[in-house]
Amino acid sequence: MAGKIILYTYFRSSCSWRVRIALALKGIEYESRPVNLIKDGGQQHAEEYKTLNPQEQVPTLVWDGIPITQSMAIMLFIDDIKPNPPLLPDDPVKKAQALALAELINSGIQPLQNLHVLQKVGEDKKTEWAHFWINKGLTAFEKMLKDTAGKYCVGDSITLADIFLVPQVYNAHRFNVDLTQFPLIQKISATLDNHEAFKAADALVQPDCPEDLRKK
Ligand SMILES: N[C@@H](CCC(=O)N[C@@H](CS)C(=O)NCC(=O)O)C(=O)O
Repeated sequence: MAGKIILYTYFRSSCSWRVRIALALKGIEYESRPVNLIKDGGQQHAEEYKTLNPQEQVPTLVWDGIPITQSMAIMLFIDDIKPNPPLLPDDPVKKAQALALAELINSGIQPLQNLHVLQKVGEDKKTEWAHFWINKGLTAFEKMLKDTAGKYCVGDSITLADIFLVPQVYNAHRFNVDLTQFPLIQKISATLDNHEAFKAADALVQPDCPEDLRKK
């Protein structure tokens, strides 16, 4: 696996967080370049960054000068260039289940509570809005876990489903979603929180995490 890797990331961005987990699980070294989504009206809108990511979002991974956007595409790329440990099961049914759970978050929750969507919804309504969509999405996720879960979301190996889950649980806390309704999500995310790769990728230990939020 040749190639220098640069990751454009923001500590609290769930999509960047996913990629950080995948890189940590694979033991891949990378250079982290913070893009502050709030400061200066949002550094994701800077002209220079837009050439890397026309959607003006993080993450972007640059591999040997080639920019790759979309966290799902980035993680599948990482899985291709360093197949071990795999991010998806070999078994076709389990693989489909892991992707279905990941997509539930990727297309069914996160885009609805993304920063620019909340800005459009407005300051007074944004918490109620985000709470509604996260609660609805995680209710479905919990139901699906009843058929798929073992130690992790799908059986006993870490998959993309787990990688998508942990940052989404952080956002659930931010928007006051009551996680006691979701015992499987709570149990699995507590297990994942103790995993070294997940600890290293945590928002609150990133170099760009402000001091007052930093995990001590
Ligand atoms: N589908 C994209 C979504 C990326 C995305 O929504 N990124 C968020 C942070 S998690 C962002 O950059 N938001 C900036 C904004 O809304 O202005 C992916 O998975 O990479």
